[in-house]
Amino acid sequence: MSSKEIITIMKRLDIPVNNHMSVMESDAIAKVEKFFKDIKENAAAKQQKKEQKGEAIATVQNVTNQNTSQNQSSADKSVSSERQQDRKPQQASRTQNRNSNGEQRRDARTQGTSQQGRPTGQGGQGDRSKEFGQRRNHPQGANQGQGQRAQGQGNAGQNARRDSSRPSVPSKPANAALRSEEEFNASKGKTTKKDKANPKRFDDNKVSTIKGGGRGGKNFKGKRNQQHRGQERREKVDNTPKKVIVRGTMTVGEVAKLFHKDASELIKKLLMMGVMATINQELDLDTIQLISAEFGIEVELKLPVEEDPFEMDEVVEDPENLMERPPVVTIMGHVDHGKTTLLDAIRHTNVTAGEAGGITQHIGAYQVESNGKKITFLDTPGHEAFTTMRARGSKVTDITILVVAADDGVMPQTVEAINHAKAANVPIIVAVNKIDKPEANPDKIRQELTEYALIPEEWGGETIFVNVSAKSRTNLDELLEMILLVAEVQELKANPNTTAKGTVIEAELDKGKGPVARILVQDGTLRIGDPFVAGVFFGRVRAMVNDKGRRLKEAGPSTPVEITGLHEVPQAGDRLIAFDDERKAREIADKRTITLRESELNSSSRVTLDDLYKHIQEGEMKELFVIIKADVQGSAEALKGSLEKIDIEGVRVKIIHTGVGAITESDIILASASNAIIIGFNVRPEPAAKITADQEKVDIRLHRIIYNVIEEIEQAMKGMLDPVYKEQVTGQAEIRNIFKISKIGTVAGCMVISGKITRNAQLRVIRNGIVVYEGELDALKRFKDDVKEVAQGYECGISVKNFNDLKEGDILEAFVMEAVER
Ligand SMILES: Nc1nc2c(ncn2[C@@H]2O[C@H](COP(=O)(O)OP(=O)(O)OP(=O)(O)O)[C@@H](O)[C@H]2O)c(=O)[nH]1
Repeated sequence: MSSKEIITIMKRLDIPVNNHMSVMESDAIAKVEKFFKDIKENAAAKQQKKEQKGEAIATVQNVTNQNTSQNQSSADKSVSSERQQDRKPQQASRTQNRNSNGEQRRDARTQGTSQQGRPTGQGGQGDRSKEFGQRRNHPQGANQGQGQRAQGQGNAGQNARRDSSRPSVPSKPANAALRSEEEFNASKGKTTKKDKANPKRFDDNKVSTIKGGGRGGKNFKGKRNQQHRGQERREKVDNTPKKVIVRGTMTVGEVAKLFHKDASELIKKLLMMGVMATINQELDLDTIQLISAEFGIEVELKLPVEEDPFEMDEVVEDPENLMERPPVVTIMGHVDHGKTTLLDAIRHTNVTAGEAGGITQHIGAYQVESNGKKITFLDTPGHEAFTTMRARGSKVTDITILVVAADDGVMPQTVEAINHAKAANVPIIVAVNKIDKPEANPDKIRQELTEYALIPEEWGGETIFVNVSAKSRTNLDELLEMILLVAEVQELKANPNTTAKGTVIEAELDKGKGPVARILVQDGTLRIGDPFVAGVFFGRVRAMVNDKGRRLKEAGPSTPVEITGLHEVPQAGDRLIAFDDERKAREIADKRTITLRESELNSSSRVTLDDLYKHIQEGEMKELFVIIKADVQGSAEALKGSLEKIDIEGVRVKIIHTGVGAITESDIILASASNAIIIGFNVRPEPAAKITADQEKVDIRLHRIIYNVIEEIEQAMKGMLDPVYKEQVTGQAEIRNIFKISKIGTVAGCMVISGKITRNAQLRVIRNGIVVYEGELDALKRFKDDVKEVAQGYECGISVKNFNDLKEGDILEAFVMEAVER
């Protein structure tokens, strides 16, 4: 029964009750049970009267015998304990499940609930007469239904009275009233035959009683409707489809139709899954898949792939539609050579006409004007943004300015920047900075850069060099002119009269505005209200602000803008595409989410030495890109020379970058963007680089002997790479103190900073990212005791076998060699 009905009864009996959560004391329970009992006795008395009048139908007797035992047990046990109720719904449904005839089950349920509703006395007159009609036909079933309700204490008396005229049955365990059909039939083999003679009626009643036991079940509420619909339901077949095709997001109503279900049924299921939905609410593909699983329906996703602009090759625009667009420029260079100062200087001296006085807004990029033409500068100094974007497959930069300080010279990061630009095929303009300094020597810079194939035009080469001073703002105009010149040569064009395409430069969750994306429109025009997909997320342009803080209604090619209207934060480097049709944008976002998830599941296609041979075999590779980091320039050069000589069946090694020092995050990003592997020669990756390498799945190979590097690469190219053992770093400890102990040697007082150091590990000594020694651990102590291992966060004493040149700040890295399966 519903709690509401119980409450109504309680109120009628003047039992104080507040709501369905109120506790019922035992005397209240007794009162309610008595109430039921009285009603049932009345009903039974009336029925008996009618029976005596000879209204009973002949078949009654057959069924009566069968059900007697069950009734008896209900009578015995239904009064036993309130607590038994807890088990009943479960048992009842189990029993119900065993009924193989679904039609009968539904039918029976209808009857069961109708009978169950009776004691409240709320049923209409028509219902009552119907019930009595049923009872006349199947009196036992009706009683049984009542008996199974725990409150049906009245049954005891009722049934006992009736049973007195029938053969007595031994009492059954407490839940006997809920025994399954099989059990029941087994114990009454004889009656099963009779049952067959009149199977439907018997089943109807029996299951109805079982269902009655499962009161409080889902269908209880609709009992009155079911009562009326009982007859129709008998004919209804289960037409739930086995499989459906889903072509995009749908509303609850649409899904219900597709599933041949009532929307209310779907809403109920969704609620149980924790999704509050109305009939018109749109369900995303994930939810549709989940809910279909609930109904046991298979879903085939058929999303219109052919129209996904993310997947399509760049459309070759009709040249007539193309118009010149501003170049997009990034600035790169070594630390302190003046990148930021140069960006600021350009920004403040060349504000776009008509925008002077605007409030500078950080939107990741800005536009300046020179000779009436616009230039877009990406704000981020250094190459992070540039490479991150490339790693994500977007090309943003048209031209890169390489800043080199005239008082310094070509430095490691200068070289790195050159290699990044070359790998991305972006033209370089060299800005020789700080020429205001007396010690500036711009020619020396030109000279040094010739080694990296950047030969000044004035020396017969192709690279434009401009001497500038960011500080005194000298020659900035000339630099801008040169940018425009290179842009002209590149013929940078776009079609402003199409839906926008762009790239996310930065994105973040703003406390006030929600997700904001700073984007560069690269093609077409983005307008307020445009639906779009950025990365895998759907959005609709709510507001657009430019780098001067001005609100825009539209943004054309090469315009950087900050937009709001996303629901989630995309990633820098994600592509953005606007659509005419919101529904399509949503579909594509959904589809991209699924594809992304799938591609995350299938590991990345990044080249590693382990699968190099496979790539070569599949004809995918003609060159193996390699980045070399070594302890000294000499080794890097030697390695480069040797590796470049390798040529196995037409596949060659191409060194895209060499450098000295630890493997940095920037190396990993370059490797990831260019699908390269990294060789560390006597150097280790920095901790952050290690994490990024794991994320980006960049293969790092660490070696100490040149010959081994060459052999490993050759073997990998031949598909014969067979490293049986792979090194597994177990932990790192930092040396905090050094103790020189006579006879023993140097003992390092260490703190384990990651993992653990074990007694049997091999050790390498790392100083400033460079491996200075590799050998065995000699002793591992905590205070005075030898220990097997020391975990992160603990201090310990370590000595290294045959090596005493330990210094404070050195890192001791413990590793073990583990066999790897290939
Ligand atoms: N004399 C002189 N100093 C300059 C010039 N350009 C930059 N500087 C100075 O050089 C120092 C470094 O300049 P930044 O612009 O911060 O250099 P950066 O390349 O952006 O440095 P990071 O952000 O650390 O990579 C600052 O003290 C600047 O004032 C210049 O043209 N002339």
